[in-house]
Amino acid sequence: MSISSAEYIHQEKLLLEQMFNFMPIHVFLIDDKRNIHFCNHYFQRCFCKEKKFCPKGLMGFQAINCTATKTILNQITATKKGDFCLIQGQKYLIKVQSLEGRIPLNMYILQETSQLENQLLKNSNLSQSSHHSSFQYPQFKSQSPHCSSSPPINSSMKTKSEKVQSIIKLAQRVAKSDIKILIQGETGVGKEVLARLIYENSDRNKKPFVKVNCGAITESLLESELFGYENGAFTGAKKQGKKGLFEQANKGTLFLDEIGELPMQLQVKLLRVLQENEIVRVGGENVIKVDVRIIAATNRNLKEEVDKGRFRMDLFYRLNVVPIIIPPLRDRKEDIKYLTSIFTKKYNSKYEENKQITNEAMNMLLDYHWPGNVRELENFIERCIITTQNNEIKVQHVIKYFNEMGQNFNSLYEENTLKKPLKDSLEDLEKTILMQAIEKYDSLLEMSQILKIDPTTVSRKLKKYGIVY
Ligand SMILES: Nc1ncnc2c1ncn2[C@@H]1O[C@H](COP(=O)(O)OP(=O)(O)OP(=O)(O)O)[C@@H](O)[C@H]1O
Repeated sequence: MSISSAEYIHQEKLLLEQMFNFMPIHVFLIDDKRNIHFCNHYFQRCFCKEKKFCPKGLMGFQAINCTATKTILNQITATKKGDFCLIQGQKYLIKVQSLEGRIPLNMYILQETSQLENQLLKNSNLSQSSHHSSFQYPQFKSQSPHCSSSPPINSSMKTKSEKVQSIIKLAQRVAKSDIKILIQGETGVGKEVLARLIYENSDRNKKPFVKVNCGAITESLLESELFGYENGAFTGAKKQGKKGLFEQANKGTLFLDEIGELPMQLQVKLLRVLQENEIVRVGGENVIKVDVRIIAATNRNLKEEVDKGRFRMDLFYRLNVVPIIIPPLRDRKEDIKYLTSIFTKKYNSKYEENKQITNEAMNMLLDYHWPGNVRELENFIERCIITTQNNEIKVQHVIKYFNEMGQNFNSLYEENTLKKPLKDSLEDLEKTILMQAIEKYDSLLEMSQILKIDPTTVSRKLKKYGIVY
């Protein structure tokens, strides 16, 4: 008995539906107006609050081209409410034949999301989230309202920045699971502070937190540090052998700092540990089981390192299940102000002083680009508290510091000079010269004599540029 082509399509459709419904991954199809045309059972169970958003069947479509484009999704996006969701999987652009003709649909297949979500749902009351910039999931439905209720710990990471507050929320939320986290950001932004915050909020917080800087020691030393060695593995090795950091961190957390510096050979070894949860000591044969939560950090762009062939892609994806990027201090001006006040209090109390920063000096700090980020700001404040002679941290002190740091003010402006009116650039230059002169000369009179301008003009210009002498 022959079957009609319509029936054939119908059967094919049913088969596909069953297949998708059987799989423990999220599959859904949306058009460019964000209408959902199909979602499998797994997706419905996890995300659909209202049935009307979730058509069950493939609705008479016949896929005619399933391979057009494939995009790998691997990102965390914040919702407006500060919630987070991880997108990890693939997006396919497919063309389907419907009664109205061919229409393009995006098919999402998200595997890792479910892993993250399940772990998150176990531990937090994540109830709502959104995803990719171009796509909004239906409402998240929490399957596990029995959340752990211990209040999140945030003893160390101070911030007024909404971005960083969202990062902290995310960190607290993922802390309870063993999901791997890769923290990226410039030096001194607080990657280690965040790693410790995750550890403190985790169930492993009674066990060790072990940190290793993968860029600080030679490859062979790092290998034996990480994996340990057996009796007599190399000249100079301890007789009785030595436990490596993986073993020392057993049941706890291992923080792999500067992971971007990890030599290729060790990348292979690390990948194996992450896959098998076991290590073999250098010079040894016994396989040792380890139970370690990994948090990695880097101030390089690790994806770029992957693209350049310097970092293994498989390891990158293993480590980067939850990517977190901490923004540099210059991009969170509110933190420059807030952290300045925190560090001022801290060091006033430490050195029994009572010093304050003037508004003009504060404005200069807000304009500075802080290459060393929070670490640099903290060091700067500590030094000012110790070295300034009266109770005010003034413009001169800031300028002195900038000059010592080799901060040529011109370089602050260079980048923008060609993008703005000449008059503005000349004013910038004039301001720069006046700032340097303030630092160099002891009085307004001396400045005016050297610069060959009237003292009242010097004073007026200083006021104009917000540099109060
Ligand atoms: N939000 C913050 N609140 C308070 N202190 C902070 C904050 N961020 C960073 N710090 C302080 O700044 C210093 C640098 O922080 P941390 O070591 O975490 O930076 P990092 O990004 O890991 O740097 P690196 O890449 O150089 O290792 C530390 O002394 C830390 O206490």
